[in-house]
Amino acid sequence: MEDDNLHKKNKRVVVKVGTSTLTYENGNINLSRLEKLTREISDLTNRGYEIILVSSGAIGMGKAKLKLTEKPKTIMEKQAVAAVGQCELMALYSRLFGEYSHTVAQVLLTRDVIEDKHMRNNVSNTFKVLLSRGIIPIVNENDTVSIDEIENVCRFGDNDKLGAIVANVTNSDLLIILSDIDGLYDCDPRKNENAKLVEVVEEIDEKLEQSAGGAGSDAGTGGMKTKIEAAKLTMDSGINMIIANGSEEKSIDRILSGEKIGTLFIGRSEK
Ligand SMILES: Nc1ncnc2c1ncn2[C@@H]1O[C@H](COP(=O)(O)OP(=O)(O)O)[C@@H](O)[C@H]1O
Ligand SMILES: N[C@@H](CCC(=O)OP(=O)(O)O)C(=O)O
Repeated sequence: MEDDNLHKKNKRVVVKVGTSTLTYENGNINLSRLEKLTREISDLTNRGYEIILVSSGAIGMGKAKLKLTEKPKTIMEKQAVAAVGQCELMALYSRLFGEYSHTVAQVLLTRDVIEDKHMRNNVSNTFKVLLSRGIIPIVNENDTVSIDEIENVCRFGDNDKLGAIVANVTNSDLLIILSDIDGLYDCDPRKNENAKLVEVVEEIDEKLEQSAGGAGSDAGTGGMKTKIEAAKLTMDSGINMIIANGSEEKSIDRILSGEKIGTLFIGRSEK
């Protein structure tokens, strides 16, 4: 059952923010949302929370920088555009967090970090030092080197699962996925106007998996499907996960204050 005191245990929190939250529908960067997000995370850090930001947006930023009218289609093009956009993304984060006197660090990961003991250890140590120094780690997938993943089973770009992996490696208490929608619905609300918000998920069954569709916009990658994959990982690791709307005011703050918004996936108790 949902625990009313759940929020009180949350100290180390991973926040994943998707491209659809960081950009306008026309592909341009949503500066006011980025400003609000960085201010909110800065303030939570000042209050003693340890926040790790998993941010998508490299391709989106690269697309804007290179003035492309369409999202790149081939893997090679996506990688090159992401390489351009990642610099832009970090420059912007560094400037915005800098306004509140916070230092950021860029952490680029591939998903195999949890499979190799040494890599996992290195990653975990880096996060430990960054967090102990009050630095805000900003994580994205290393889109240039993750070719194996692209060619094998994993699709290119799925930061939802990466968010869950980061939560696992850093032994975080909570993963918050900010999206362009209020949470998980019992069917895709873009296709069915009677769709109902699911408030709490304790078990992921076949019916729930089938209700999760793909991305809702050109900007997004993966849609609810990859968020459910992420939830499976966090639940198995005993970590709670919440999907909430990134366009709502102060979503993270409200969640950490105990307000019930979005969809909560409860981590199994045997951590
Ligand atoms: N069952 C569902 N509940 C909610 N959203 C769904 C569902 N199935 C598919 N979606 C789609 O998933 C989208 C969010 O994922 P995505 O487009 O990848 O955004 P992000 O960039 O935030 O990861 C929603 O806009 C919605 O259209
Ligand atoms: N590494 C890619 C991530 C792509 C991705 O997962 O996008 P999203 O569905 O917006 O979280 C990028 O930064 O563009």
